[in-house]
Amino acid sequence: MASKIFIDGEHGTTGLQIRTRLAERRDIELLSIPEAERRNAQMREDLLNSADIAILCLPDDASIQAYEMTAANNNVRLLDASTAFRVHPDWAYGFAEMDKAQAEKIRTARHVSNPGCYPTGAIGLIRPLRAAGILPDGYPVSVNAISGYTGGGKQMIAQMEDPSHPEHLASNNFLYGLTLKHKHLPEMKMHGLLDRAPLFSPSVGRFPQGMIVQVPLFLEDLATGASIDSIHAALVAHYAGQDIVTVVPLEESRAVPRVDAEELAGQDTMKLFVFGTPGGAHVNLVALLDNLGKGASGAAVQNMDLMLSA
Ligand SMILES: NC(=O)C1=CN([C@@H]2O[C@H](COP(=O)(O)OP(=O)(O)OC[C@H]3O[C@@H](n4cnc5c(N)ncnc54)[C@H](OP(=O)(O)O)[C@@H]3O)[C@@H](O)[C@H]2O)C=CC1
Ligand SMILES: CC(=O)N[C@@H](CCC(=O)OP(=O)(O)O)C(=O)O
Repeated sequence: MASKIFIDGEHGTTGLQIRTRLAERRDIELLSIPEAERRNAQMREDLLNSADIAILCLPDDASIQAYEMTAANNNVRLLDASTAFRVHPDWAYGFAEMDKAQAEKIRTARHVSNPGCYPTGAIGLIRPLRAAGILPDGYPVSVNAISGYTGGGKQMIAQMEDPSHPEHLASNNFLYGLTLKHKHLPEMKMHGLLDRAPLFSPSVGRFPQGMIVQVPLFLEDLATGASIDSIHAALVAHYAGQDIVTVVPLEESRAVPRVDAEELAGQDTMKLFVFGTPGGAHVNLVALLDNLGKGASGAAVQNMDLMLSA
């Protein structure tokens, strides 16, 4: 029998992309709410409680409301794309490749939180080095990133694309999150296994989809003997045996003159690079992904499939 999936927020940016990915699937019955009724609480509650899995593509407050609407119903499982539950101890964090046990946790969980787009890159780079003992306690981690503007949802898409928008954004590339209190910091710290919150500086570029996340490191402040080779080897070992997160070979990275933020637009994979010069003092770890692919909707479909396999 086909599994019933309801995407609450199906008419938004992330929801639409999930719907597109599921459109041809025969193993799934998509429950749907008419666009004009998308904020009708009673209809949402009925649909949420009719689903096997409800995928929440909503702002945090509406996700919390959906959680409350389904709290008494053990038959529905939730997969939430918002920030609301990403560091909640009862929710499985939906980054299957972040450690060997994570896919099984996601598979059997009633509640799964889909990671943030920036944290997917940052945790993907940092966690393996913490687990391998290369990145020591107390290291001051910085994360610098650029996102495609769809990362800001319907509102930012309109601001970037519509010159008549009252809050039109005419800039081609801007920094934001300048208070250094971005909502992704708690999950980066927790799932990156960090003991200090990273210093996170995000930015947006005038392209719809794509993302670069950078974590620059000073080798002399890492564990004794850390080198570009040992860092690369730790990442390769961590991601062995799966094909969603790939670690680019060092010789290939050395031949790369530039990294294009849009390279993986439309794909659900992530590429990791270790840049630097053998014998040099620094390395720059770089994650390349689509903010709406592995950074959101692609990861959501991957997590949904894991949950359906239980
Ligand atoms: N865009 C991205 O790259 C990523 C987004 N996310 C997260 O996914 C979630 C959705 O983001 P995104 O798709 O970008 O946002 P959008 O603004 O594009 O879409 C959100 C949708 O939710 C609807 N909505 C808002 N409030 C309610 C409510 N109270 N009840 C029912 N529906 C409601 C909106 O309707 P209306 O049009 O009426 O406002 C809209 O259709 C957010 O939590 C976001 O942080 C996560 C990773 C990446
Ligand atoms: C460009 C842009 O505005 N991006 C969003 C994050 C998008 C995203 O990943 O949302 P989640 O928090 O649900 O993960 C921001 O910085 O708030």
